Amino acid sequence: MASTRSLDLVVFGGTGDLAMRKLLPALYHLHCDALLPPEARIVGVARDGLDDDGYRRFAGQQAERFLGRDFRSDDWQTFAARLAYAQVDAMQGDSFATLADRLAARPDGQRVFYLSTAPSLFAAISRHLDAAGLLHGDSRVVLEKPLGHDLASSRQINDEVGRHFGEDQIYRIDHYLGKEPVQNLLALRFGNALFEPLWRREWVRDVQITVAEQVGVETRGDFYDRVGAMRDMVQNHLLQLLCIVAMEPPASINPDAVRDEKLKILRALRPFGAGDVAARSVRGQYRAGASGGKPVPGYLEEPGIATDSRTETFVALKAEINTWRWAGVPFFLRTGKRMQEKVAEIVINFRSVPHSIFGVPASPFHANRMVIRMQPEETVDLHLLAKQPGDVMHLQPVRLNLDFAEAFRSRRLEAYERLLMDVMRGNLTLFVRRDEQEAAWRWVEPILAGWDASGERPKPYTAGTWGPAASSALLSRDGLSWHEEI
Ligand SMILES: NC(=O)C1=CN([C@@H]2O[C@H](COP(=O)(O)OP(=O)(O)OC[C@H]3O[C@@H](n4cnc5c(N)ncnc54)[C@H](OP(=O)(O)O)[C@@H]3O)[C@@H](O)[C@H]2O)C=CC1
Ligand SMILES: O=C1O[C@H](COP(=O)(O)O)[C@@H](O)[C@H](O)[C@H]1O
Repeated sequence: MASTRSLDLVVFGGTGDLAMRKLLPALYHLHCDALLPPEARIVGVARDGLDDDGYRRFAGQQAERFLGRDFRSDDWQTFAARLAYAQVDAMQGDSFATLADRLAARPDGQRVFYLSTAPSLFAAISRHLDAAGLLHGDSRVVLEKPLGHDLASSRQINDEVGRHFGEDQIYRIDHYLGKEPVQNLLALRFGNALFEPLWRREWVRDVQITVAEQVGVETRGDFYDRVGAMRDMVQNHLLQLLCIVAMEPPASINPDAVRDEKLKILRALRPFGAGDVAARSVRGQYRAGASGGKPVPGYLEEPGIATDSRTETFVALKAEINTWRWAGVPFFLRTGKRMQEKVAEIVINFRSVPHSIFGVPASPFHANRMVIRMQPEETVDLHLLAKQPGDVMHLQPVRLNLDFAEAFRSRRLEAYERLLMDVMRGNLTLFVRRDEQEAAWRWVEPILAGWDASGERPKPYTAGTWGPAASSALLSRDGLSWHEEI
C-alpha cells in the first residue's frame, strides 16, 4: 500500500464473534501481504477489563482457531504488535476518555471506526466519539448489518449516525459484495458484450439465488432468535445479489453510478400485497436431523432460543421486478441454516430453443444455464448442449467451466479483506447507501408483517435437507425446480 499516513482502525466489539472470526483474520492476511500501511494500528474496544497484552493473548488464541493452517506464529507476532485495547462502555460517555488517550499520539492520522456491535449501540458510539473530540474530516465509520430491525429503526440509527458522519464517511458493509465471484459477475456482465443481449426477459426464464448454510445458529442463538433469516440474510445479502444480477449497466464503476442502478431495482421490486405472502413466500424452522453425518438438535433445542420461538431459519421467496427488462421473470431467493450443503450461488436459467431440430422436444431441463458459485468453490459454469461423440446425433449437457482458483493463481482476497482495503482507500462502490438500505427494508417489511398476521408457525424442515417441501412447491407452480433438484 502506497500511503504512509498513520491509520488507527478502532474495532468496537473487538472481542466479539465477528471480530475474531472475520475481522482480525482479514487484517492478519493483509498484514502478511504487506497491504496494511506500516503505521497501521488496530485498537480493539469492549467493556472487558483487558490490557494490550491480554487482548493480544486472547486474539492469538482465537486466531489459531479461526486461521487454521494460515496461522504462522512468526507472522502473528509481528501482526500482534499492531494490536492495542481500550476498555470502553459504549453507553458511558466518560469511558471514551480511555480511547481518547490511546488515539492522542496520532491526532491527524486516518481514523476508521468499525462498529462490530449490536446496532442499538451505533448511535451512542457515534455521539460519544464526537463529544470526545475523536472525529475529524477524514474519519470513517463502518456499520455492520442488519442495520436496525425494520425501516423505522434503521432510519433512526441512520439519522443519529448521520449527525456525526457525512454519508460519504459511512461504510455500510455487506460482505457478500466483497466476495470475488460477485465482483466477477460485474466483470462478466459489463466487461463482455456477449451476455448483455441475452440478459433480459426475452431470453431469461428465471433466476435463482441460493445462500444455504450447513451450520445452525451455533453460539449466536440469542442474537439470531431476535432477528431470523429474513433480517439476517434476505434484507441485505440476497437483495444485494439480486441487484447485481438485475441492474442496468451503470455509466461507470463510481460508487453512486453503481448504487443508483441498484436502488432502481430495489424500488422496482413488486411489493407483496396481503394475498401474496402465502403464495409467494415460505418460511421454515429446522427440526433435529443430521449434518455432516452427525445428529444435530432442532432450532428450538439450541442455546439462547425461546421455547416457543417462531423465528424463521429458512426463507424462500418469489420476487418480481417491474421493469421492461425483467417483467414476468421470477427471481427466486432462498436462504437457510442447517441445510443439506453449504452453497451460495446465482443461477440464470435461459429459455429453451424455440424449436428442436433433433427429434426430441425442446426441454427447459436442457436449456442453457449460467451458474455463478460463490461457495464452496468460486466458479462460473455455462451449461450447454453438445453432441455426444459417436455415429448418432445424441445431445448431452456439458459445462464450460471458469474456475477462478485455476485461472488466476494468485491468492484471492477474502470478502472482509477486500472491503477493509476499500474503506482505507475511501472507495464506497461496494458499500450500501442509505436509500438502498431503506428501499430493501420497505420491500421486506410487508412480508414480515404478513407472516405475523397469519398466526402460522414457520414450516418445519429436518436439519440436513433443502428446507420445507413448500419451497419446492413455490417453483413447481411455475413448472420449475430449484437448481439442485434438476
Ligand atoms: N458474527 C457474525 O458472523 C456476524 C455478525 N454481524 C454483525 O456484527 C455485529 C457484531 O456481531 P458479533 O460479533 O456476532 O456479536 P458478539 O455478541 O459476539 O460481540 C459483541 C461485541 O460487542 C461488545 N459490546 C457489547 N456491549 C458493549 C458496550 N456497551 N460497549 C462496548 N462494547 C460492547 C462485546 O464485548 P463486551 O461484552 O466485553 O463489552 C463484544 O466484543 C452485529 O451487528 C452482527 O449483526 C454481521 C455478519 C456476521
Ligand atoms: O451475515 C451473515 O453471514 C453469514 C454467512 O456468511 P458466509 O460468508 O459464510 O456465507 C451467516 O452465517 C450469518 O448468520 C449472517 O449474519
